Amino acid sequence: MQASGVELAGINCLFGQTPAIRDIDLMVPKGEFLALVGPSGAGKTTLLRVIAGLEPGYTGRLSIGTRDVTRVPARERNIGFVFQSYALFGHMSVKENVAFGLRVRPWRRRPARHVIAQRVRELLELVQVAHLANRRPGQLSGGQRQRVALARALAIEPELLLLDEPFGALDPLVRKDIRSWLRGLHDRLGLTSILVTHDQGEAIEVADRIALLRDGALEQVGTPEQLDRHPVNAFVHQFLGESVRFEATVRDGRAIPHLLEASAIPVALPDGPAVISIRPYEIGLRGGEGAGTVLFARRIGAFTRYEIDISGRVIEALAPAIDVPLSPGARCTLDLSRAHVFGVAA
Ligand SMILES: Nc1ncnc2c1ncn2[C@@H]1O[C@H](COP(=O)(O)OP(=O)(O)OP(=O)(O)O)[C@@H](O)[C@H]1O
Repeated sequence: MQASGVELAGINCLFGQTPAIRDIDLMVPKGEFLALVGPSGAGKTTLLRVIAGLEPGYTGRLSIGTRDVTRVPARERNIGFVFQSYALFGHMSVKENVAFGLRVRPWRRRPARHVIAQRVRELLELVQVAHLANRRPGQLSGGQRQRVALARALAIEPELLLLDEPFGALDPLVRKDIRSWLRGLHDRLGLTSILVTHDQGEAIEVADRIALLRDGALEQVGTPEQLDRHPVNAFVHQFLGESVRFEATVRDGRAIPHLLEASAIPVALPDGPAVISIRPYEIGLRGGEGAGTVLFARRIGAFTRYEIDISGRVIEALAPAIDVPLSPGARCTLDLSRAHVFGVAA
């Protein structure tokens, strides 16, 4: 495969008067596996369609490898796609489906029949469905259908692979299997891939970098670790995993949580309103006196899951299991020193 990187510069896309994509600058280097995540309606599918050439009304500049493809029509961009809703052709066999992209090429670029047949055989081997070559899509499981869709996308030897929720319809176990297999295939073939997913866990597990979209704009792009450790705002932190949020005020370099008896957190932020965001497993619990009351405690493996009532609010904490856990009714204080604190522009 001849993988290429992709570069988006100043991409905007309007639907009527409404911007669906706003000022996107993004560089996906050759060989990278990028996950595009964000809430429903954030613009993930639209951005993928812009890259694919299926959304003609965009502005900005788009390059694949060294080629400026801004004005190049979809079928000449040499991109492979797998969409959840991009159904296989039901009246064709598996092998005819995979051959399709090559058969419809203009005759000068169309490989000979025996070359197509050979490539289809190799691809079906690669995606491990060679034994199903003569079946119709209706006779396959969901996972098998997605493998065939992937073989069909790869048949044209794409420079870039775009995947829009390809595993959405699969049950969680099959989904986990097929995504790690896909990641292996990406590495073996040296592809450049962009995957749209609703599932942050999937993005964290499979991608080299994550691009988080919100309201059509990029909030942050980075490795899963960068986004987890250095989120630029509370939205990024909260999107990437379970979190508990507290309103706070910063005064003299200390964030003081509202309505909560927890010690202040040293911060390098100007005075003003702030948000504290913390993962349940980062909340420290100290038994004894305090404003918190344990409502519920259950040991799950190496952790104990607590529900704590504090100032009338119930929060969840996940603490390493100790021999004598805090029991329901026990008083406690919270230690939020491992939290992220973000300033809120007044
Ligand atoms: N053809 C269209 N005409 C008008 N508005 C559209 C069209 N397609 C999408 N939109 C709007 O553009 C915005 C982005 O939609 P898009 O489908 O890209 O979001 P998404 O992040 O993929 O969402 P989801 O996760 O729900 O699939 C949404 O507000 C949507 O309503």
